[in-house]
Amino acid sequence: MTFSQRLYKKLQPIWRKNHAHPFVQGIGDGTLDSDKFRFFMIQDYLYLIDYAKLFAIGAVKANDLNTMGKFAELLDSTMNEEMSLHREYAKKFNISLEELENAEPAPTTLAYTHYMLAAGQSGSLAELVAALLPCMWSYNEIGTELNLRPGASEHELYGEWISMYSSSEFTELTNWCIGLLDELAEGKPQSELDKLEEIFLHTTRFEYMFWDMAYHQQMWPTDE
Ligand SMILES: Cc1ncc(CO)c(N)n1
Repeated sequence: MTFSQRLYKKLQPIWRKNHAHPFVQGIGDGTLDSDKFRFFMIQDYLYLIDYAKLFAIGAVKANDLNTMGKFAELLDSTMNEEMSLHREYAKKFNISLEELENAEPAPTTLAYTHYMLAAGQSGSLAELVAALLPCMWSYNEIGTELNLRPGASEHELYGEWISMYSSSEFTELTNWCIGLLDELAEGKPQSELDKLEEIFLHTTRFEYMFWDMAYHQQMWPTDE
């Protein structure tokens, strides 16, 4: 079994909770409250600004031109394809681009992005990939699973979201990242593999927290 498969298998209980979350299920059956989705899109846009930076850091840390080029492609596709989905949704919700970009991050968004950026900036390339992989992988899996539901990808509001994350392009980029993690993990000492596993676990948990944050539209608990 590959390193990534081992992590994936071990963390299945959390991954299944992500799929079962009422937010995800609500996208799938089309019943999600559009206010919750609106909140999610704004927070996810802020998330993606920092997530894209991880790909830029990946390009800096890459050891060969092929890997560097792939990170450039990931940066481009995040900023110009995935984030343009969010910009289209913002239009539907009457949110201006300025409002979108300058929105206030929720505590979970802030914690998640800062954790990933810290792991990506201070760690090895393998650590960076371990931090960003659960995000791509779980969205691709969720999109693909929801796309199997008859009519889900034609839903007036949520259809495009499902089509984006189940697309062959997103799947191909995800698979490339999975392969890269396995390549980088090869021959690493157990202590380094444990570190990779820990990072992968943390961002997997953050994925759940992000769904939950959006479902409850959770900002700071102090209201000021
Ligand atoms: C929180 C989160 N995780 C993963 C993705 C997929 O890129 C996303 N857009 N947002």
